[in-house]
Order: sequence, then C-alpha cells, then structure tokens
Amino acid sequence: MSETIEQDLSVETEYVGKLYARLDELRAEKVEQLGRTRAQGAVGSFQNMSERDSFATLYEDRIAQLDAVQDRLVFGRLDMAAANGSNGDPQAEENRIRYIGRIGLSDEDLNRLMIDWRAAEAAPFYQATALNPRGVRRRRHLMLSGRTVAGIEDDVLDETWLDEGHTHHGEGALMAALREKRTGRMGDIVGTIQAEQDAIIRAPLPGAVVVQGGPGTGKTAVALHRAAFLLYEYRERLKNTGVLIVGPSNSFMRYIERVLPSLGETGVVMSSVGELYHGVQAVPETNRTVARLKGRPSMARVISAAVRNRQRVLPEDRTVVVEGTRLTLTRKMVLNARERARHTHKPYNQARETFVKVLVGDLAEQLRRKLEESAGQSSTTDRSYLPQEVRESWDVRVALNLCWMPMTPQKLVRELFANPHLLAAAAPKLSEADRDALYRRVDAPFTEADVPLLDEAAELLGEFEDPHAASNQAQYDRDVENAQAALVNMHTMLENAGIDGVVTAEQVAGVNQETAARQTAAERAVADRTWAYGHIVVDEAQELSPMQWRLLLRRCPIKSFTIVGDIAQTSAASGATSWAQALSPFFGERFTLEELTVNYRTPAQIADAAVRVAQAAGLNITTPRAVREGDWPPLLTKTTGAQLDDTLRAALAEELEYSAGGLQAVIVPQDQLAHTRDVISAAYGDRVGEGSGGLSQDIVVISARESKGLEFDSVIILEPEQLVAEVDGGVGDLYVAMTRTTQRLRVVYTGELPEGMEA
Ligand SMILES: Nc1ncnc2c1ncn2[C@@H]1O[C@H](COP(=O)(O)OP(=O)(O)OP(=O)(O)O)[C@@H](O)[C@H]1O
Repeated sequence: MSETIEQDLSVETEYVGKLYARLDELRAEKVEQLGRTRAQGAVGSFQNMSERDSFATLYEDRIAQLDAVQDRLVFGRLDMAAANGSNGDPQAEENRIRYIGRIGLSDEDLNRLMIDWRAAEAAPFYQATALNPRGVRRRRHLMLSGRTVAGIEDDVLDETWLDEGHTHHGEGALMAALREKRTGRMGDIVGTIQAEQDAIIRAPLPGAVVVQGGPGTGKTAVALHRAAFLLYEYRERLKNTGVLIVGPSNSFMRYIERVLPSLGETGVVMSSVGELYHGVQAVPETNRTVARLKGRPSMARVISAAVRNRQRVLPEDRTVVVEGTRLTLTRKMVLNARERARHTHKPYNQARETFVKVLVGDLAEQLRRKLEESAGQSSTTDRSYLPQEVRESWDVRVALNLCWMPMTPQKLVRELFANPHLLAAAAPKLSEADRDALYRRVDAPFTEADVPLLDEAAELLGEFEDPHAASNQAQYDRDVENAQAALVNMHTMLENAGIDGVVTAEQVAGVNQETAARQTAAERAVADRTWAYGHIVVDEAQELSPMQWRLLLRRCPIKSFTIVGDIAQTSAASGATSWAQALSPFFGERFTLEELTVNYRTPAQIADAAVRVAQAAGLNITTPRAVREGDWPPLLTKTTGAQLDDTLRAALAEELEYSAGGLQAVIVPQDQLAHTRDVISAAYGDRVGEGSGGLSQDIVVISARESKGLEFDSVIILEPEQLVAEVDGGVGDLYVAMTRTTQRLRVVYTGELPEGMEA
C-alpha cells in the first residue's frame, strides 16, 4: 500500500471515528432521557402521563433509528470546487468537504458533520460525472470494516483530469458490493446508487412514475430507496398520510423488510397483495383460470350486481304478527321502501337503514289503524311506541332480513362463489364453464384474487357495524375496571395523607385511548380500509390484475405512485403485457416511463444465455447490459433419468464448494419440488429451506415462480424443458430463474435443452 493511501485511510478513519463518537453520544443522550422519563413513574396529572408516554415513544424511536444506521454509517465524501467569491471564508472552505451518510449529523454547536444521502447537497455524490461534474472535484467512496475505513476509491472529476471511460461511479465499491455473498435478505445500495437510478429515486412526489427494467437492474432497490427519499423530502406532506409498499408475497416482503430501517425509515406500511384487505390473510391463487377471471375489470360489475341482488322483493305479500295483531307486508310496500333506500345513494348497509325505517313506519301506521278500529274512533291513547313494537317483532325482523340482509364483504364474496345460482344471477355474461371454474366451497380460504373483490364489496356495502368500536369500548371498559381497582389503593393512600383524589378511573383509562390516537399514520393506515395514502410503491407491478389496480387506486386517490416491474417477466395469468395496457384505464396517459438499463446481478455470460432463451421463444424482452462479465458460462450437465438424483447431488456438492458459505438455490419444476427436497434434505438436513420462506437456510429448493424477485450466489436449474412445459408462460419463468444468480448457473437435465440455452 502506498504511503499516500495509508495516510488517506488514517485521515478518513479518524473522521469516521468522530462520526461514530457523535452517534454514540446522541444515542447515550436518548437512552438517558428515556430512562429519566420512565423513572417519573405513574404520578402527575393525566396530561403529564400522556405527555410522558409520547416522549418515551419518541426516544425509543430515535434510539431504534440510531441503531439501525450503525452499519456503514458513512460511505462517501465530496470535495467541492470553491464557490465563486468564497475566497478565504472559513465557513465556505469547510463546506467544500461533505461527508455523505445514512443520516444527517451535526456536532453540539450545530456544525454539520455528515449529510443525509437524501439531502439535495448529497445529490452530486450520485449524479456527478466527468462531463457534468456539478461542482465536484473529487468523489470518494469509503469502504468501512466496522468503524475503520478499509478502502477508499476516488473518482476525480476535475475538468483538468477528464476520464470519460468511467461509466459506473465508484466502480470498485460497486464491484465489491456486487461480489458480496447474498444473505437471503436484501441489503441497501445507498453507497453505490448509480446516476440513472438516482434520477428515479429523486423524481418529484406527484404523479405516477413507472420504472421498467430487465432482471437485476435494481428496480426493487430503487423503489425502496425512493420511498426513503420521499419520506425525507416530503416529510410534512407524508407524515399524516404515509407511504404504502406493495410486493408480490409475504416472503418477498420479508426479503426486503430490512432495507428501509437501514436507511433510517421505519414508518412505512409494507403489504403483500394478499394482505391488502385488513383482517384477511389470503393464500396464493394457484388456479390460473380463476386468477384471470377474478382479475378482469368486469368483476367490478359482478360484485355490484351481487350486492344489488341481495335486495329482494318478497315473492308474495306476507303476514307478520306484531304483539298479537296480524299485519300485511305487501310486495308494493317493499318495492316502495327499496326505491326510497336506493335513492339515498348510500352504501348497501347504510341504505338498509332507510329501507327498514320506511317499512317500520308503514307497518306501524297499519298497526295504529287496526288498533284504532278495534278500540273505536274516539281513542286518544298515545301510539308513539308503535314503531318500536314493530321493530322488535320477530316476524318483522325475519321479513326485513329476507328482503335486505345486513351483509359483510366476506359473507357476500363467500356465498357468491359457493352458490351457483347467486353467481349465475350476478354474472349472466360469464360462460357456464367459467362459472364452474369459479365455484368453490363456502369454507375455502380467500385467495389473493379475492382480495380486490372483498375490497370492492366493502366499498359498495359500507360499514356493517364497527367491530373495532365495540372492541375499543370493551377494552376501555376493562381499563376502567382495572384502573378503579388500582385507584382504591391510591385513594386510601391519598386519604391517609390528607389529600383529596386527583384522578379518576376514566382519566387513567383515557391514557390508553390517547395512545391509540397518538399512533403513527402507518399504524392507523394498516387498520383502516378507507385510508388514503400519500404515495404507493408497487413492486413486480406487471403481475397486478385490473381489479388489483382498482383497489390500489382507491388507496391513493391522488394517484401518486412509483410502479416498478418488468413487463417481460409477467407470469400471473391476470398480469399485463404492456404498461400502457395495464395502466391506461387508471392513469390514462398520465404516467412517466423510466427505464433501467444495467443488470447489476447476473454476470454477462449467464444473462446472455437467458436472453437467448427468451428471444428464441419469441418473448419481447428488454436486454439490460450486464455490469460484470463473470467467470463462468452456464454449466450444462446432461444425465439420464436413472442418474438424475445422483447427478444433482454431485452438482450441488460442487456448487457449495464454489460458493463457500453463499446462498444456493435449486430451482425445480413444480411437481418435482417435494422429491428434490427429500433428495437434498437426506444429504444436508436442516441446511435445506423450502420456497421463498426458506431463505434463512443456505440451500433453498424453490419453484421458478417463487424465485421471482430473489437472488442467490449460485443457482442450479433442474429439467428446464419441463419447467417451460408445465405452465403457459413457462419460458418467462425460466428466464426469471436463469437471472437469479450473482455468480454461477448450472443446469441439470435429462432430455433436451430449451433453444438458446447453449451458446
Ligand atoms: N447501484 C447499485 N449498487 C450496488 N448494488 C446494486 C445496485 N443496483 C442494484 N444492485 C444490486 O443488484 C441486485 C439486483 O437488484 P434488484 O433486486 O433491486 O433488481 P430488480 O430489477 O428488482 O431485479 P428482478 O426484477 O430481476 O428481481 C441486488 O443485489 C441489488 O442490491
């Protein structure tokens, strides 16, 4: 190591030490403040206690944030050219050096020590090029090992030293990041964001941005960093509305869940498409026909008809008995009440109140007349209680429910698909075969394809009753009870001390209610279906059906979206084949399309093979440029059916040796998943994980579809020809599978190879 590099390293290590010392100091301060706040105990007025809780939460959050940014706290330094006219100004001199890190840090005297990567002043770190240096003379990447600077990499952008050969800034830092072993959890890329990625991350909040990119171009990374940027730049606007991040599955959400905290952001709502209807944990929809049918926009009309059909007119007039008097509920009365209720244009459950009120009024009038007939004209008895009697009559309640049953979205959707006659009435245009395909048992679990239908139904039905309100009240009652018990002791103590009671049980219980009111926007948003988010980020957006888009648009009526995906990777039966086709019903022409063009994950030799396979099958794909050539082409191992298991075992042993401690995937056709897992588990036991939920193990047996969005150090694909044949869209799945590796790809097969696999 040359002397100057050593000197630079020690200078930077010293500065980095100072930054960590400041971080430690801030943390210690917060821990101390938290300790003091907690030590105040349960004394003081109700308001004081409530404030104390707020402060404690604030300190806890800040401590969590300071902990989350510890790893690679700082990663860059900019040396800026002197601004014109700043000669000799010490402050300006100091501002010429900017350290860029995960958060902003200042010393006690408010001198800036480090700039948050999202601040405008940090932008040149990502955007400056030799041709457009944006005032940067030198950009330095700092590579940390713990709290020591282990490596430095400089891009000199001074015009006196133009180097147009640099296409990726921080090439060394970038390559080091790409070479790192995969852990089964996505990491952040904050130190090495490239210019084309940065431009998308910092795009303004309003409107919809679509980020199209081939495999490994950093779409997911960009989407997450953009969320962090928006929360920083538009904090005030997003504080009360929040940001929602939507991904394809729970395991994918787990895969990405650590990225935002490492960027200092925790207040984001993350949800898979199966969780978007609060209270329902939907399972994947495995039947492609059903997924396609339920995803169609016409399903909105089916749900609407299903709701309307739940308002029935009696087949004939009906006798109801109220307190021993026989009354007649006529079809005409029902029709009239239904008309008046529909005229309110309120949701079904609220309109029902009008329906009930009108009929109860009519029946009460009938009852009054009958009573007066029997009592004689002169009767002056007070009859104001009659509507109540009508309302409480069992007969009347049954009859009204027959006509207009209170309904939950779950019940509506369940019964719609479990009762062929209900579906036939709501969807007369569907073919019989399609209706048969949609049939399922009433107790079958909801699938991801049902989620937007539930939401659609909820929109039309309105609130049935607010179970939360009931449970809040129940909780409140319990709290009052507990508090009362505690207060008995306290009052005794206070009386003994000659002091009158200062606090009531209700006040103590009220603290909890206050806490609920103090929840972050994120916490409240999760539980509230009608919550309108300030921004939504959608990953793997090409998979969404029109019905899923409708749901998301309801969650963000101002249409501020970041939509990332690769239209060529669509595998869902209900997914899109072009962005315009997918989005124009919802956004018209009002979205901007950005493209990412560099594949950071897959080495060129393997990416090229994947492209050949896709193109040979006629897939219309974009072909990103791979940032690395890679050391190995795809390794193709032919074997026989009888030898398949042995060959796989041998191939796996070899791959594990190469990737030494890395993450290994074995991607197999769906119907061989169980067998392959057994074969491998017999040799490797607990080291084998299954599916995308098994990423904490170092060998993962997984289907091609489930591997979407994930990455591994090495991938073995078993029987690619079969993988292609097993579903329509299978070539797309193979294309995805081939691009999951960061280092090596091995293909083990018995028959033929798909066209294009061999160079
Ligand atoms: N600027 C960067 N610096 C370092 N690593 C990067 C950068 N951009 C992307 N990567 C890495 O490249 C890999 C692929 O990124 P990501 O998963 O976001 O791509 P993607 O476009 O969503 O891929 P796919 O659609 O194939 O799932 C990740 O390991 C990511 O960390």
